Amino acid sequence: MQSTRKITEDIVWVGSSDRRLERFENLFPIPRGIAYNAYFIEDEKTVLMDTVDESVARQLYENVDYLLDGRQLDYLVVNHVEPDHCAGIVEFLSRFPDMKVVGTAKAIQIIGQFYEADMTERAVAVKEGEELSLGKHTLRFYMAPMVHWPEVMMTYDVTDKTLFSADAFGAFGAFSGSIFNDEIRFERDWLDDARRYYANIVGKYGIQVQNVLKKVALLEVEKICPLHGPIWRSNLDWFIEKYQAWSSYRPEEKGVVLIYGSVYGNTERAVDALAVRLADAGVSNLAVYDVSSTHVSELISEIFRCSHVVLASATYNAGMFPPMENLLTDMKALAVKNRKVVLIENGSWALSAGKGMAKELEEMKEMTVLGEMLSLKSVLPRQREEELNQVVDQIVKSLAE
Ligand SMILES: Cc1cc2nc3c(=O)[nH]c(=O)nc-3n(C[C@H](O)[C@H](O)[C@H](O)COP(=O)(O)O)c2cc1C
Repeated sequence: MQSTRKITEDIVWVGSSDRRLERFENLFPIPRGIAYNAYFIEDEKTVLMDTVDESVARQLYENVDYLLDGRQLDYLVVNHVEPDHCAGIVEFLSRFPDMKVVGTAKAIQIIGQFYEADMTERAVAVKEGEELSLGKHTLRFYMAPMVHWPEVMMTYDVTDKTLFSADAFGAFGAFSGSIFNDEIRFERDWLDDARRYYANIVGKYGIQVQNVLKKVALLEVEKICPLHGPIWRSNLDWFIEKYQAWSSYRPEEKGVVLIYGSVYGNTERAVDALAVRLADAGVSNLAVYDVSSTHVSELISEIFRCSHVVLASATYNAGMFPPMENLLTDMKALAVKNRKVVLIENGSWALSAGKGMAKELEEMKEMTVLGEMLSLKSVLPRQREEELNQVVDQIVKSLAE
């Protein structure tokens, strides 16, 4: 059975959702599932924009069969060669012997690495600004290297002013029939997963995303069709502004995320005590997380959101608490920068968690540690509670800047 939705007169969504997969890339928990988007363009020439993951490929084949209605598929445009978008390449090559595969030269090379498919005579390598006429529609290609992978490009349908944006502007989350941003409550239900997707999947490549945003700014874009998550057909500027913030590592909001690593609960209690004092001082955008029970992708996402970060760690075997070390390693790998940080360490005999956290932060760019590190010897005793108020003052002052 077909399961498609029209985007414009000639562009049809032919993707599908997977609600069984536990971890995207075998790494990121996706309790809300994931949508794999692919798009069909009906014209004098027929085109499929990308394919989908193996898990939902059957639905794609039925959708494309339905829309072709006996016609041949002329082009498969591959904007991104990651396997979750490429399960159908070999199948379509064998179904349609005259079909051409359009992508960057790098994409064609990587397809050859993943799949045993004879692409001689069938691969069309395109470069920046090149166009492909389908009849009524003209597709124009824009290179987007490292907007996740090196071979990535975006395709702009000049006729329908639609941008096929590959992994950019994507989000975790399966669809419930509604595929357009104006059919869902994006800010309430999807934004957190869009940020988590961006920060963890593309976050490292802020400069490359900025380069692409500059190109997009010159185009008249009415619709954005990403490879995952909702299709944008209204309020585009709002979402593009989110991408501007995330890709320039500008905090999306003034707020404090407090993350602790604690064995026996004393570091945790110090962080809770700090959080209530911040609330008392009028700071309303607060989020407290246990580094052990929160997936690191959520923490990274929250750090992309907030201007201020409190990191509190018990000392563990002369180092940081292991999940805290993992978080800092991830922050470094994803090129997190431009945040104000408060450090709290704890230990019962030789404290070294703070030194470890500070060293990791030094290796990141534009990270400002506020004030002196708070060093706790097992607990924060009542006579030292005043020190929490000093931390509060520092954060409040810094938030006001
Ligand atoms: C496996 C293990 C290793 C530890 N290693 C150190 C250490 O190297 N130096 C230290 O001062 N404390 C060490 N500690 C003690 C804790 O850091 C200390 O008790 C701390 O106050 C615990 O804070 P919490 O109540 O938030 O868990 C270790 C504790 C455990 C369980």
